[in-house]
Amino acid sequence: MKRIEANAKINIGLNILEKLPSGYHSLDMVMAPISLADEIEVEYTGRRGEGADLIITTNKSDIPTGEGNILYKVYRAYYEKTNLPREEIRVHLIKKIPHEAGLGGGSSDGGAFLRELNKYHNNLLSLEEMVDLSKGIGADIPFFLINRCCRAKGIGEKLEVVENNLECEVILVKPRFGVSAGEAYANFSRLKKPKAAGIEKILTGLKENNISNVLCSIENHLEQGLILTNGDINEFKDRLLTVSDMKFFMSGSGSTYFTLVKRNIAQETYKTLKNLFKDCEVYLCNFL
Ligand SMILES: C[C@](O)(CO)[C@H](O)COP(=O)(O)OP(=O)(O)OC[C@H]1O[C@@H](n2ccc(N)nc2=O)[C@H](O)[C@@H]1O
Ligand SMILES: Nc1ncnc2c1ncn2[C@@H]1O[C@H](COP(=O)(O)OP(=O)(O)OP(=O)(O)O)[C@@H](O)[C@H]1O
Repeated sequence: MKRIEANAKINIGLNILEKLPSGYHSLDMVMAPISLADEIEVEYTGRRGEGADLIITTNKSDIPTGEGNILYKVYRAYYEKTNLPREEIRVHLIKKIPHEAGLGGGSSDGGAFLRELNKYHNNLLSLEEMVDLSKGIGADIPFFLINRCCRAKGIGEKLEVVENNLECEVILVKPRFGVSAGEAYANFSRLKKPKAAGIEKILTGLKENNISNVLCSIENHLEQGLILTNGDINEFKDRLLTVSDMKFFMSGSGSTYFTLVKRNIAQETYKTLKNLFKDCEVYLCNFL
């Protein structure tokens, strides 16, 4: 049995460019891998071919363990693409990344498992082939195949690795409710004057470790759309503004908000926020 990690991500600025004929949206955003991670225990039983399948168990009862799990979708797509006889594999998924949280939890599991499967089969598929195979399963999966700080375009599959020299930690505050990516995107069309993130300024700030330039350039079109109709997000954002003078930003399609803190005050800030948000999941993470 081998154990692989599937880390989360945050979006540092997210602009939606347009709605595509496919119904998806083209994006310009920055994504960064962070240390919060799921664990996936993988065991190849040795059985292959007819009757071999993927057997999933997990520690969370509200995560599907059949064909609805992103791991299963990746497994099926991999063997269809390669025409290899299916290996029987048992996976135990230890979830630590909250779902419907804007942290890429399911997609990260899919990306980590796809990398593992391909490695087991002597890297039969190229990175481009894995991106192509996975982007339709989860638009964030291609990012996790690279798993470095990136500027992401397209629907999330056009990735350019960028430098992240920020000397700070990331504190996540995840409220009890979740948000589905589909709902967040559906709201975008209601936005009359979306406020764009300064992506170039964010990239320069990351490269030069200029935290204030990063913080003052972050916007998220998905959050702006949700604020128009999602009472939970509205309430939570107000709460963040009133109980703390820190700047919080929604990651991806939400519901998690994050703030960036200098390393020397990270622990005490984490303790303060855990106290202020007892009804939320609060995580202290570092950039990977
Ligand atoms: C919000 C982000 O997490 C930013 O990193 C991603 O864009 C969303 O990634 P994801 O949750 O893996 O998204 P998927 O599960 O592939 O898609 C869920 C739904 O989000 C919408 N969707 C997703 C990605 C995209 N570029 N445009 C979209 O419109 C589609 O309605 C899609 O049916
Ligand atoms: N391995 C998995 N981990 C988490 N959720 C999964 C998984 N497989 C399928 N799901 C289902 O997919 C839904 C979306 O999962 P999740 O939100 O973690 O994925 P994501 O789209 O990559 O992340 P997010 O949209 O939160 O950034 C979950 O609500 C769950 O029902």
